Amino acid sequence: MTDLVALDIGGTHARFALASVTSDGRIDLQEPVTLKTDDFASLQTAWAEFARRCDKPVPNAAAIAIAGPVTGETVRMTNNSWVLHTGALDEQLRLEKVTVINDFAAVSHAVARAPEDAFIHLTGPETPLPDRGTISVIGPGTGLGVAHFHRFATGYHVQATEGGHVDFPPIDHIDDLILQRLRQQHRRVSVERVVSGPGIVAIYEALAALEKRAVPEMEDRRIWQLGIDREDALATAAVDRFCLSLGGVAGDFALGHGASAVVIAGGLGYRLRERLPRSGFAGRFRFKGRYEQFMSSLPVKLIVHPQPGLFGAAAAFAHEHLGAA
Ligand SMILES: Nc1ncnc2c1ncn2[C@@H]1O[C@H](COP(=O)(O)OP(=O)(O)OP(=O)(O)O)[C@@H](O)[C@H]1O
Repeated sequence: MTDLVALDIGGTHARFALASVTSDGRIDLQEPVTLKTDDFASLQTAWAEFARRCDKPVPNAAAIAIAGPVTGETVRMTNNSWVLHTGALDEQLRLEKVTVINDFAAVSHAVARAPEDAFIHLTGPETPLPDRGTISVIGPGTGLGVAHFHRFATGYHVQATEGGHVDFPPIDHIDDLILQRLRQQHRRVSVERVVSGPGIVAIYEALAALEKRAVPEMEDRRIWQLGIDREDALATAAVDRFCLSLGGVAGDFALGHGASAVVIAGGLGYRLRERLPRSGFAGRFRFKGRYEQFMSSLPVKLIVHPQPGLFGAAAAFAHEHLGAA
């Protein structure tokens, strides 16, 4: 067994948790400590604060998930002043062993390792995730995370992607309107301009324009809250439309990845856990012309693990350092 610190560094928060992993892939994760990245000048000072809050010395091993490309180069976090040199985190934090991984690749490790009761069923056959073949993992949050992993007889392999940056694919006249409006701001409209937390603003404003309604400017979080709680008809319609687009995009990635199952993750996947099964998500997921029947054969699930980033980072550490399959 190895003790380590699991760490998930997002745009707004850094989450730390003590964890232990074994070579047969068992992961024990303790209650996380969440710090606002803005409150700390650097990762080192946030790490020192976490160490101060622990009631025992922190382990000298870490699994670090980062919302950004992990290339061994310097990453400047977009929403705070942290500068991470992903190839030198062991030196910066005085660690003997470290795994550094893209945060959405970590989520894919979590999907690969999570027990069956960490998933709820969304559409397709109500079977467990297949033990062979490719599984697509799609997670809307601040952006749109896309990855996939391939299961084979002796283990699995995770592949991170930049799928959030593929072109937005309009299907109907409302999508056309959303695209047309976004084109006035961006030369090229990527899918995460629509299928992500901030994307709800573009959807909401396009629906208002369709109805020729003047609406006050609203922040994404407010629209989400009004729409999820069904407190405002237009915000509710925007959330329903988001579910539809998420279904279409998840289906596209499943086709593109050659997947035999799909898992929805991300902060918004979790917030929409009750809404997605009762939305147009499944219809749009299947709506792929001659592949409609094929799409109906794919199980689609939502991961409801409370800390997939931390759990997945620890799993990636076990994979890299302990040879866990
Ligand atoms: N109650 C809420 N609080 C925060 N964000 C919300 C809420 N409801 C909806 N959202 C949307 O979810 C997005 C954040 O997604 P998520 O919670 O997955 O964050 P993240 O990408 O993991 O980043 P971080 O962990 O750094 O906060 C926001 O951009 C916002 O549009």
